[in-house]
Amino acid sequence: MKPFGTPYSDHAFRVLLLGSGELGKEVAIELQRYAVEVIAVDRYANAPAMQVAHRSHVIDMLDGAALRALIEQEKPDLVVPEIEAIHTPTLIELEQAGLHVIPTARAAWLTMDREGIRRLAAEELQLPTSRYRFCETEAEYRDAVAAIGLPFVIKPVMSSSGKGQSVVRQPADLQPAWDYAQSGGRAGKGRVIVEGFVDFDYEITMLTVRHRDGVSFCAPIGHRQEDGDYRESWQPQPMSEAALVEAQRQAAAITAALGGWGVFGVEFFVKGDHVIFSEVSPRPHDTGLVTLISQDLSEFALHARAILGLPIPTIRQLGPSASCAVLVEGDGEAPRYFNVADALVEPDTQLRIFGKPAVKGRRRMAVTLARDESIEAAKDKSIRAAKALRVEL
Ligand SMILES: Nc1ncnc2c1ncn2[C@@H]1O[C@H](COP(=O)(O)OP(=O)(O)OP(=O)(O)O)[C@@H](O)[C@H]1O
Ligand SMILES: NCC(=O)N[C@@H]1O[C@H](COP(=O)([O-])[O-])[C@@H](O)[C@H]1O
Ligand SMILES: [Mg+2]
Repeated sequence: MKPFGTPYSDHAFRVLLLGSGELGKEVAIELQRYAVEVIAVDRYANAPAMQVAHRSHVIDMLDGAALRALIEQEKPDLVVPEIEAIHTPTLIELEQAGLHVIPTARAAWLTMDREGIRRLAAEELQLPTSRYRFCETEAEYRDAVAAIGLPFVIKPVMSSSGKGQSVVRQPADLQPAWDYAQSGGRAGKGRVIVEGFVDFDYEITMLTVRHRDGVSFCAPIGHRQEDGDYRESWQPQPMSEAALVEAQRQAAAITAALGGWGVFGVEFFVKGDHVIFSEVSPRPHDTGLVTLISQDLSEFALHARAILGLPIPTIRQLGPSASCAVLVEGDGEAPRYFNVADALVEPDTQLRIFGKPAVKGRRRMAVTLARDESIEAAKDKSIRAAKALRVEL
């Protein structure tokens, strides 16, 4: 690895962040601590990570030519994808010419599309998953529904945070779910996955770090999702020893198949001792925001260390902790945040306001964090903090 340098100089160590949301903002801050020059990129101006980066660019990251031109102009030492919706075939071509993509260009390519990662997990690695079918047309969708049965979940192959996703429980929901999947994805109309609905006791994210000295796991993170988007997460999620060992086995297998260094968020459904693989992000995970208060090294600090080739001798969990997403609904720009003091009156409470410039529909704008004697107490405290906050559009 080349030595660290000085930002804005010829020998700066340069990282290009593809995606500049709340997760990228925390990664950028961690990289800044090593004087890494951070170049933040997204589809809109003033995105959260851009506000803490050395410079930024607004491009359509799904446009291969625009992406290539930017990478050739900036000549980064590392390219760090922060979202799925990137023209990953361009990253694969550039990687062959010597570009270093985190964790690898192939991992970014396989996980940008639910089909790539699902086929790798279920068909190559034989990990247990929900039943699934991919379809392109409405006729194929009807066939898939007949094969999978009710209830099922439909998702655009390229989407995240539940965008375009529906749970279908009755025949009347079939058509609206298809229409929403066609309009709600991050890359427009097209292919969807139909997944059998998994009946689970709880679901977790297993943060898995691949770094120069091996593989480390964080304590399991439990979470509650609504409309496919996370509302609260907590750590550690109590699990049976058998389920924990099995989740770690599957997380090690899928992340080894993807390769490279960095944090991965491996999502599982758990029923009894039974562990079912759901999906994986080859980067920090939204439910892992809780690690900003629950660990000595957050998932963002861990990502920075791993991708820079630095050691991770230990990860300390600091006790029962929780995070609560602050969602804002409406239509407007430059929101204002009231009652921040009220959100922070209780001990062991923290807040991150992301600084997103606008809301159209529903958007995650902040997160509250809390630590307490028990998971329940931490959860309640983070929810109280989120409720205290008032956001005006
Ligand atoms: N097959 C399924 N059975 C039951 N619940 C499901 C299924 N698929 C998804 N869900 C629920 O919806 C949530 C979001 O699904 P998923 O993680 O696939 O969406 P996503 O858009 O990729 O979300 P993110 O990007 O936030 O991880 C899951 O965490 C789970 O609560
Ligand atoms: N589940 C994935 C996830 O949470 N991704 C995070 O949300 C941002 C997009 O937010 P936006 O839709 O508000 O622009 C992404 O940039 C990333 O930080
Ligand atoms: Mg998910």
